[in-house]
Amino acid sequence: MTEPPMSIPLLEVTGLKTSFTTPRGTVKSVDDVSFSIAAGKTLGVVGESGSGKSVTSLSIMRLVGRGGGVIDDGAIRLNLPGQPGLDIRALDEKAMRKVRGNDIAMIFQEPMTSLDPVWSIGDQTIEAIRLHQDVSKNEAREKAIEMLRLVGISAPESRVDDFPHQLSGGMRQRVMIAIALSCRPALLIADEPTTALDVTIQAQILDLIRRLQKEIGMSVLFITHNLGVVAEIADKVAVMYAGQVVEEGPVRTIFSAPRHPYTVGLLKSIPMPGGMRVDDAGSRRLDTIGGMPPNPLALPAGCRFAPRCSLAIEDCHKAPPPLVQAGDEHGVRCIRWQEVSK
Ligand SMILES: Nc1ncnc2c1ncn2[C@@H]1O[C@H](COP(=O)(O)OP(=O)(O)OP(=O)(O)O)[C@@H](O)[C@H]1O
Repeated sequence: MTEPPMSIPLLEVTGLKTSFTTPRGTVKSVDDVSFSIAAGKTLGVVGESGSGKSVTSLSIMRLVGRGGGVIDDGAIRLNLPGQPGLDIRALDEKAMRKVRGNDIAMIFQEPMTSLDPVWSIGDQTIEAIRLHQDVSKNEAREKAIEMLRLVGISAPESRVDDFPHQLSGGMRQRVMIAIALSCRPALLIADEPTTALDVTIQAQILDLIRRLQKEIGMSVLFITHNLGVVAEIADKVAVMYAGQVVEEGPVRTIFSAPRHPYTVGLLKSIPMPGGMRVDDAGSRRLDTIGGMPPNPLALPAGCRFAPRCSLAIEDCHKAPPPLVQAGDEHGVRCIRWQEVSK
């Protein structure tokens, strides 16, 4: 077995299409999405509710089937160091379970889904640690306590023996994060993991993710509504709109020179001083993007953002814009990208 060269990304998603059949028609939740994540790097995926962020991550985990979804097309490759690349779509369920337990961990907003109610939180964390690190039971317990402390559980020495029902929702969420990170996965998929937590704990958890990333070279796919969080944690950004990536690039490029009108709108709605406007009455307000995302059952024939876009011209409504290169590693799905500025 030969180790993949450094240039091969840990995760490569190419032309991914995932749909759901509903009584009202087929919803193309993810429609030709491509991106890659290098080892040890973080890709932030941003976009409004319903843009396909979660379905993208569930597709990578091959968990869309449970919700009635089907991966219709595309390739998902996981290139673990020292191993031949894995074709995620072709794996049997047993092999896929192994990937989910060992190589890709996922943390979501809702914690109750994955904590086992009959085991203490300590035992669940210890189990995860011992599965992936060669340590004694006592050492694992110490590490579990440390991990619980790191995710902001107070008095972890005593809380370690609590059962999930003894904890609040926010606490359970933090335990889930501790367990996911204890597995030392090659890839962490974090789907809005900190949205429901207060800002101090959010910052602590982002810090913990970053630290582990350095320590074990973990790659992260970080899904969020919040571009502020992306600025803090991501190396690259993919902006999703109505099932497609409309802009992608290095985080600095996306923040300093966005080329898609939707990205510009998102940047203006970041709750930071730079994103605030002073209107005529002198009060500070956030800009929001007017209008609504399209109905996924009746997508526009042309650019999906055109109905909300102040730059849209007749051509934008005629045909879907291709993803073009606007610069080094910078892709944009807009025919007027050269006229777009912050
Ligand atoms: N089980 C399902 N059945 C039918 N449609 C679904 C299902 N799950 C997701 N969808 C549809 O797929 C599209 C993308 O949903 P997805 O959850 O990926 O969005 P999202 O960007 O993650 O949103 P949020 O930020 O609210 O989580 C939406 O139109 C959604 O209604």
